[in-house]
Amino acid sequence: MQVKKVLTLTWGLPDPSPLLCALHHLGWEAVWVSNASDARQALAQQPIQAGLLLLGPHTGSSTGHGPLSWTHLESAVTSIQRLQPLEWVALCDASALESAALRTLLLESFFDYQLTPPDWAEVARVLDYLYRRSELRRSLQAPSTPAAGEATLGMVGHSAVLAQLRLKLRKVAANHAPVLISGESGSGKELAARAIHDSSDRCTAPFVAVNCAAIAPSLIQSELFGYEKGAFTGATARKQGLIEAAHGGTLFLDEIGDLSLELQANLLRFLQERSIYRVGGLNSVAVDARVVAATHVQLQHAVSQGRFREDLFYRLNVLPIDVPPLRARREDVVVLAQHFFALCGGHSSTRLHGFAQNALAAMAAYDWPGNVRELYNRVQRAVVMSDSRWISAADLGLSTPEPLVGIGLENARTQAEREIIQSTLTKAGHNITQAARDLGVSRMTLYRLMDKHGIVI
Ligand SMILES: Nc1ncnc2c1ncn2[C@@H]1O[C@H](COP(=O)(O)OP(=O)(O)OP(=O)(O)O)[C@@H](O)[C@H]1O
Repeated sequence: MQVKKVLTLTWGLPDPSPLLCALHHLGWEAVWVSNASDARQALAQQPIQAGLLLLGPHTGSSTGHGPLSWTHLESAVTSIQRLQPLEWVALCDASALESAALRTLLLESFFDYQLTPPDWAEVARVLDYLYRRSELRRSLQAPSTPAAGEATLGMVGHSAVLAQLRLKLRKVAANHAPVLISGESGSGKELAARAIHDSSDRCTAPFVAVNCAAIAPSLIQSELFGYEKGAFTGATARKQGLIEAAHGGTLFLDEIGDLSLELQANLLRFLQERSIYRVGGLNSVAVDARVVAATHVQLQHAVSQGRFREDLFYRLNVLPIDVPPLRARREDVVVLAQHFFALCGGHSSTRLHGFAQNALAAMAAYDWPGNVRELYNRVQRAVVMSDSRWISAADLGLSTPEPLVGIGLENARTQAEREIIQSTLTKAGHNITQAARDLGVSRMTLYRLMDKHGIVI
């Protein structure tokens, strides 16, 4: 029988050995790690079926690690979960639950939590349940090994263009210089930035993403740099900014071209001096954060128009990365669509079987101006809205490419038949009698045809 292994992440727990021993008695081998890079190694070396977070006493109390520690913990858990889709349970004391940040993390990223001192019979029951689910997942899915997860950097696709991109990201991750990622909206710039962070030696520290275009101009200075108590009306206490929150980790500045010239000067100062001044502050604060910036516009153009500082551009553009648009890697479209189909619950749905031939043809022919995000949104909507077992081009909101060549006459006939039945049913408000009349067939024939094409209403 396979040894049951649980990845055991400890946080603020000086001596986990009694708990690891107890797990051993329950029949679980605890693979103990204390950060994401250890977890990465552990997952690469052996099959592991569940995740367990052991939180030390006082982690959430005022004597504990404080809000920054929760950001680090969240970042570590997210990094590990991106390596392998394990299901997790946490063990913590009741006081830790006073933290809203921890409650949110448990709700979003954990299957369950247990309070300490633990009821070991209950812990065993939950872990065994996670084990069974892990085995089910293993039997259903194409093996997704941590090594494979690392190999793809979380970026789905088989194209040579994407392989080149992964290669560049890995090289860049090994360095500490600023990175400038360019690419169209929705092409995967933030994903690339996360891949750099997750593959770097900063992976256990926070990855802080800031969309410079989404924060009101009046707030962005204090959001980025923080402020001192009394800096302005309403500043009742010192507040740490997002740059400081990324200390030790990576600061991702999306839509960098939208920063005002004044903020560009402040950012340049930070890049040169590795320290910041909080708003209203007189003392500089040293911050070690790697800056990865992204833009969907040609920054050089903005430089030539005087909208972006040339010196800042060169500071950021030390390691340039270009994320290609989806239409430049069409081989990835169907693989990505299948990935999003699974992500949106398509496989666990008893109703849906996959994509119809016309959907595959339409996706291959479409130009994807909104790139991967558009593909994700279209698949997500189709999984919810499709009336039949096979997602059609119409379900994706795409038109079927004309003419239908290369699929054979028989397939073309079948496809046309399925489409006309689907659209007639939709037009008739799924009234079988009305649809049969519109199609000029009996109700029995319509039922038979619906069965043949797997159309359910
Ligand atoms: N290769 C990929 N594999 C899996 N998912 C991807 C891939 N590329 C992009 N995505 C997904 O597509 C969506 C858009 O990607 P992302 O946010 O990284 O794009 P972006 O270029 O930063 O967009 P914007 O310019 O609008 O900020 C995200 O949900 C992301 O996870």
